[in-house]
Amino acid sequence: MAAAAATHLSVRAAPALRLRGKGTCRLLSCYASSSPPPPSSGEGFSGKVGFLGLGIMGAPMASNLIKAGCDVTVWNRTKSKCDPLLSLGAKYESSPANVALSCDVTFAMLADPESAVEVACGANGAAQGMAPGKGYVDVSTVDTATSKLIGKHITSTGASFLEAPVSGSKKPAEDGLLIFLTAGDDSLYNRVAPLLDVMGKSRFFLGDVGNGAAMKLVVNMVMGSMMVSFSEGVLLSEKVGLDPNTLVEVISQGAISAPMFSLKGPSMVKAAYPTAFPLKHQQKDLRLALALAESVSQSIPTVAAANELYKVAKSLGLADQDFSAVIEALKAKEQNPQP
Ligand SMILES: NC(=O)C1=CN([C@@H]2O[C@H](COP(=O)(O)OP(=O)(O)OC[C@H]3O[C@@H](n4cnc5c(N)ncnc54)[C@H](OP(=O)(O)O)[C@@H]3O)[C@@H](O)[C@H]2O)C=CC1
Ligand SMILES: O=CC(=O)O
Repeated sequence: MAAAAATHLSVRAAPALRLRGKGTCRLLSCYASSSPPPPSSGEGFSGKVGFLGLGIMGAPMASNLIKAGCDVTVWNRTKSKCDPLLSLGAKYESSPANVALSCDVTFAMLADPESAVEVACGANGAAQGMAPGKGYVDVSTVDTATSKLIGKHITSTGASFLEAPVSGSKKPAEDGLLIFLTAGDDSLYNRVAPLLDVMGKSRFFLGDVGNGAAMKLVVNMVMGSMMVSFSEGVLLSEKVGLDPNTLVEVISQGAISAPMFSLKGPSMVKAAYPTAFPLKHQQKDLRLALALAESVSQSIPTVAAANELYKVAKSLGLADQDFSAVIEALKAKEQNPQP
């Protein structure tokens, strides 16, 4: 039996008080837990912070670091997405390697395993700018093998590596209320803790590289299946003549209440899917969770069935819509039942 991963949890019990400092990030925070020890007043991160990948999640995360007074340098494949961050005071470098070269710690928030590897390990990738004393924190959702591969490239330069995928979507990213699922170098974890606390409400340290990625995939496979089950309920309620808005209200008051249902239910009833978590990323996470389960011969048939629906939704052109658009795959199945 595999040994249980080391777990340290720190929860931000009260909103962090963020102070602007010149060239440094000064943070005063309150914590509910003493493990790891909370930063004391005035203690924080001093150094330059890089941020690679300014999509739905990366942009607000980097923005919160800048607003907290951090000295942030950004890069994104599509350069125009850097502009709002530059307006807030960020610096720009023309490649991931140059960001890593000019910063003490570099964060990466990329779409999938392929892009995470390319940005970290490819030509002009972050690894080329890494050196002893620097740190790389990958907050993208990837599989364990990818995270280990990136970690190997980074640490071969003498730098430190932490995987730190996040739970929480666009709004929690904007509000600095993400949940970090970290693993890897514990001294880098402690070093960047004040930065994680700017962007998130809690952080878990889960031991060796791979455990953070695995935890994130398990959480997201539950989420993806829940969304399919909820979609089926919405459609069935309509079909038997119930008001699906009432269903959303009933669910919100009971034991299966979830912020996700209350947040997305009303727009799903109107067939509107404003993107917070792109459907293509949810399907990627189910695909990676299925591979994780396969690696330990674990059967996850509900997730396998949910994954098929997300694939149908992608084939309907819904990849960039919110993942709640998976309900459209069920509607399409009803219109074109398979023999
Ligand atoms: N949205 C959400 O609710 C959440 C998402 N996540 C995870 O966070 C990660 C990012 O998600 P999100 O911000 O929503 O995704 P987006 O699709 O909005 O952003 C993806 C980012 O990856 C970049 N990128 C994609 N391919 C490449 C490539 N080949 N080379 C370089 N850069 C590339 C994009 O650059 P460009 O702008 O040029 O396209 C963009 O910066 C994903 O792993 C996702 O699963 C985790 C928690 C919540
Ligand atoms: O990965 C998505 C999320 O909402 O968390």
